[in-house]
Amino acid sequence: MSTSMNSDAVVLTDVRKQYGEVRALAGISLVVHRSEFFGLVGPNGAGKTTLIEIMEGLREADAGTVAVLGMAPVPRTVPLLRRIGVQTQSSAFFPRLSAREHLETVAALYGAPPEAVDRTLALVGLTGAADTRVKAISGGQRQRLAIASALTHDPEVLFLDEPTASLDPQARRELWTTLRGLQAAGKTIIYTTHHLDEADALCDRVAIIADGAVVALGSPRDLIGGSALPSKVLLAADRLSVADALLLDGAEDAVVEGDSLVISTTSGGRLLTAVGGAVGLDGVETRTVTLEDIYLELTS
Ligand SMILES: Nc1ncnc2c1ncn2[C@@H]1O[C@H](COP(=O)(O)OP(=O)(O)OP(=O)(O)O)[C@@H](O)[C@H]1O
Repeated sequence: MSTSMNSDAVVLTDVRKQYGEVRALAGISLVVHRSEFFGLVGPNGAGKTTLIEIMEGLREADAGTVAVLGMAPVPRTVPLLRRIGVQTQSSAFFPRLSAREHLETVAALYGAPPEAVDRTLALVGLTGAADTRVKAISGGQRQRLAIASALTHDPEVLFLDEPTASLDPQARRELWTTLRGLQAAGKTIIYTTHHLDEADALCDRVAIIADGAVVALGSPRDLIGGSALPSKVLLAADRLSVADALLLDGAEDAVVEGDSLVISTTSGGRLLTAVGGAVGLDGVETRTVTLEDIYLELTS
């Protein structure tokens, strides 16, 4: 057992979990490095929450080994609990208290010093709402308070299960800034999301989970770069017929979607040259492969 500063944040080896007949995790092995922003993505029921709860020590794996900061999360021990932060659900709030009073209570439960409260409010961008009652704060502020509740004891590893679920786009982007700030402060962040654009924007590495197994693992850039999926060239449908598009050098498929002709290719340069030669490039758009395309290919 090691608690050295250099140990990885999380090491999972062949982790399995079964709920009765349901096989939730079919043997997951992965390593999360220190200070890494690590995303778990996958369809509903893929096993993400089960996996994160096993790392948190809330559930026990049936088989395999789990090490968080070099320690086993089960049985739960104070030395490890002091070093990890687990996002609470907003139902765990004290609604009649102000955001600051709520955090003061949480900090006291953790034995964190009083000055941790203002530091944490600032870290998650809640200083301005500190005196607002919990029941009156916005959805975005509520999520930030949930994250703040996991942070008063200044943990090294932070577990967040869908922290941006049910937020509007503006609040979601604001929370991204908060999460980036936490990573800049040196935290290791392990989180789940259904937003692939978000995983792409925030994560150093992403594990795509399907049916309880890791089906892809890497940085968004590497996953996208290593994909053989086609990119797309779009132009107004009245400028070129599907039949003529299919004759272009590099064209692999062509369909009309709405008022656009969408041509698929794995040779974007050749196709663009051919489109330019046929109808000119004015108004032509390109859509490169996204993490969401890869996700859908692997999980559908
Ligand atoms: N306590 C439980 N008892 C029985 N089955 C469970 C339990 N928790 C989860 N499951 C089942 O285990 C599988 C994995 O569920 P889990 O919640 O880990 O997936 P998930 O990827 O987090 O899904 P979602 O994206 O919907 O949150 C599912 O089939 C789910 O129904």
